[in-house]
Amino acid sequence: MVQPMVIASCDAIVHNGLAWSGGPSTYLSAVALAGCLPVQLPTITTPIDPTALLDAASGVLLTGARSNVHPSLYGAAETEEAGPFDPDRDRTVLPLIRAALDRKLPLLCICRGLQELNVALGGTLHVAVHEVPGRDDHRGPSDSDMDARFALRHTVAPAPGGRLAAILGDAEVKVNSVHRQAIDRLADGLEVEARAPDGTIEAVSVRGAGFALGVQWHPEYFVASDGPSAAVFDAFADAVRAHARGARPARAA
Ligand SMILES: N[C@@H](CCC(=O)NCCCC(=O)O)C(=O)O
Repeated sequence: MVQPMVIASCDAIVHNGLAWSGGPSTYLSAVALAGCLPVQLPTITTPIDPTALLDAASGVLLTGARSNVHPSLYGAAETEEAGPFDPDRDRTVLPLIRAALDRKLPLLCICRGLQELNVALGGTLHVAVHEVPGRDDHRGPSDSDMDARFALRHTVAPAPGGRLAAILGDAEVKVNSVHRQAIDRLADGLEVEARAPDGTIEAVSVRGAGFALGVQWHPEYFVASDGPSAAVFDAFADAVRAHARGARPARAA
């Protein structure tokens, strides 16, 4: 079978004084390792219509990023603390999420991606989850050693009988943690699939959809060496292959 295509989101990046579109290749490699063809949808200022790519693709991956979803998109005021922002990515990705769900394309949303999914469906975010009483610090060490930054640091507990538990089992798994924001009000239409020990929402799925999963951690980083990380990408790739074969799940109301 020809490798099915997975659309991956991009960040707007400034490099050598020029505007670039791109993202870490760890996400692309994880898609490739799972047997699919990653293709990036650029984040640029000029409006683009992704329909041709959506028609050809069998899945969508929303990558993580250091930037944050702009607070105006979930009804909050812009503050310096809420940044940095990537308005071109917001403008590209939020409609992409809705289009992917309308088309029943398998959707995997990682870190910023999970936050984008929540905002796209009407939810809100904590700007700094470590400042919320009772919550832990979910930021990774500001280390130039990326293995240290992305080290597995805390557990998450899959919701019993849920869609993530169907992939990982009911037992707690250890995950990495490289975020300062988190879901505050869960969007209607999302189900909580896992929480951290401090109650922070760590995984969600779209109610009634086929494969539409968001995780607040980074399974792409240790996909070659960590069983639960590989299991998330394998489950996504299985859904992508099923979509490519024409086995489309019906979306319940
Ligand atoms: N910026 C948001 C989203 C978190 C996220 O996607 N982190 C990936 C960053 C990778 C890195 O820092 O190297 C937040 O902080 O909540």
